[in-house]
Amino acid sequence: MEDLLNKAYEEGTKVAASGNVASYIPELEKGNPEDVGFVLMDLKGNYKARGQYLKSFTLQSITKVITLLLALEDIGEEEVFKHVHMEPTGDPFNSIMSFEVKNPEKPFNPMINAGAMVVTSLIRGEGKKEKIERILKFTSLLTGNKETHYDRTVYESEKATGNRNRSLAYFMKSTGIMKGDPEEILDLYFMQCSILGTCKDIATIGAVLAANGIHPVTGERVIRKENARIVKTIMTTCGMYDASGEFAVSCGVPAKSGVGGGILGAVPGRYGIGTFGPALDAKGNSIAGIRMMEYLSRKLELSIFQIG
Ligand SMILES: NC(=O)CC[C@H](N)C(=O)O
Repeated sequence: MEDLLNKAYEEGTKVAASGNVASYIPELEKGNPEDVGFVLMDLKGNYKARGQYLKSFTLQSITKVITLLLALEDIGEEEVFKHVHMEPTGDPFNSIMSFEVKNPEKPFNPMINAGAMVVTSLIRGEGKKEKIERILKFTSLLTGNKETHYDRTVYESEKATGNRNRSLAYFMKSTGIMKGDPEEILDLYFMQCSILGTCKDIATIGAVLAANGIHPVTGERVIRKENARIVKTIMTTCGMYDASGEFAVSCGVPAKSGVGGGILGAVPGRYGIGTFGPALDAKGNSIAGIRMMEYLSRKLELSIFQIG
């Protein structure tokens, strides 16, 4: 096992240089493209790690998993999916095209920016302050990390430059898809994207999902079993943006990536995985993260499509 993990790490470091850190959020450009790390955690919380696994990074789109879980816990499956579909798009995560061309009555899925903003708007709480506090508290519950907070500089950087998200929110407001105040929802979304975490934190969330809602460290149920199932399914079909189909074939692990360089993986009944590597491919997925997940999946036979 130790050799296999060394090799996975080596594979990640080899490819890291061929990617680029995200630059459309200016603060993210400061990420070190050579950083690589991962955590493989079993369902009792025992873990193996390599590289920069304790370095914090902004979770970005990985928080879409957290807010979808919270919304499902808050208002239930039926109510959540009145406001967002569960269909993959095959389009980039911030695409606006389909909204005008297809004029949908709701965003296509909760893992693209448009769908995630709508999901965030469904979270219970009086105003922004209570909502972000609830999101942070829920993140703490899942990771077991009591220090959970968001990075103000990254938040301000995205808020100042996030015009694509602003366009999406206002477009959805214009067609009636988005209820509520777009500025407030955008602000909350930018805060949520800037939540900091480590490979260990996201591996722990992965382990919670892998164990159908039971926390690997405390042994307590933290989310409903059916919500863990729903979210793992949507991660499989939509979690890696317009590379979700390819990743399902090459790795076969329900996963969610973020442009901060993280990937959260949940191997049902077996492991939570958290990888980090800020150098991204053209679709916004961590190059090292994908390579390491694929390597681990091949060697440890993790694909959910190859059981038995
Ligand atoms: N893919 C991502 O991680 C995108 C998150 C980023 N904050 C955005 O909205 O553009």
